[in-house]
Amino acid sequence: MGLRNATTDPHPAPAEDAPPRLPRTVVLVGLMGAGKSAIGRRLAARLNLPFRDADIEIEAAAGCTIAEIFARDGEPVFRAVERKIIARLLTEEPVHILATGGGAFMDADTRATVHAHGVSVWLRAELDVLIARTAKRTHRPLLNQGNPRDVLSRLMNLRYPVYADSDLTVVSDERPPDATVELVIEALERHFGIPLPHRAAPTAAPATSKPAGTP
Ligand SMILES: Nc1ncnc2c1ncn2[C@@H]1O[C@H](COP(=O)(O)OP(=O)(O)OP(=O)(O)O)[C@@H](O)[C@H]1O
Ligand SMILES: O=C(O)C1=C[C@@H](O)[C@@H](O)[C@H](O)C1
Ligand SMILES: [Mg+2]
Repeated sequence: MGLRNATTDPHPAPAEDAPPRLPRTVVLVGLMGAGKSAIGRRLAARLNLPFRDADIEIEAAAGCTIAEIFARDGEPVFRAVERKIIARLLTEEPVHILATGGGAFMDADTRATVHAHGVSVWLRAELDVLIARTAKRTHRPLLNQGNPRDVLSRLMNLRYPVYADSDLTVVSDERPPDATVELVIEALERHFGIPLPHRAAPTAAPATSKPAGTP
């Protein structure tokens, strides 16, 4: 019989044959509309890892929306909750993909936690891209406090020098989200010097050729 004795097998699989694994949680950083949530969700699916969105975790913990926290308790309370939640995710949860809120990385404590436990990826986007992407929804309290172009432009000046402290920077532009995900995977592989096992990118849906007038 071809049964092998584990103790005498001359060709045991060496531990280093195990596929390389992402060593740290990927922390996506960037302004509102940069694509932290959209790219993060897709990246997690490609790398077969859990996805967490700090904004969603905050809303779940508070039992209300971020807009309600800002209106009822003010931004400093929101920032304190955000700091706690991100620290918990980074220190207590296994390696995952984490989308942060746009202001999270501006907090010095959060930045230190991210540097200690994660690998930060700044999704860098131009002003016009951010404006186009954030125009459709009104759930972001900071963008309801004046002209969104002025607010985003002011936040860019304030935040981009700090976001630049991220481990990696990936441009988030007009290309389709899956193409940006590809750039993030390549940047992570270069950073860690390992190939990351990942699923194939979803292929575009085949064009349907229905006769005119068919619903
Ligand atoms: N190439 C792209 N990359 C990323 N997002 C895109 C792209 N094209 C369109 N989008 C869309 O832009 C919108 C804003 O993205 P998203 O909500 O992921 O931003 P965010 O960085 O998480 O913002 P916030 O800080 O407010 O949470 C989404 O509807 C997303 O689907
Ligand atoms: O840029 C910001 O400061 C914010 C971005 C969102 O993700 C939310 O975290 C909140 O609306 C604040
Ligand atoms: Mg988001």
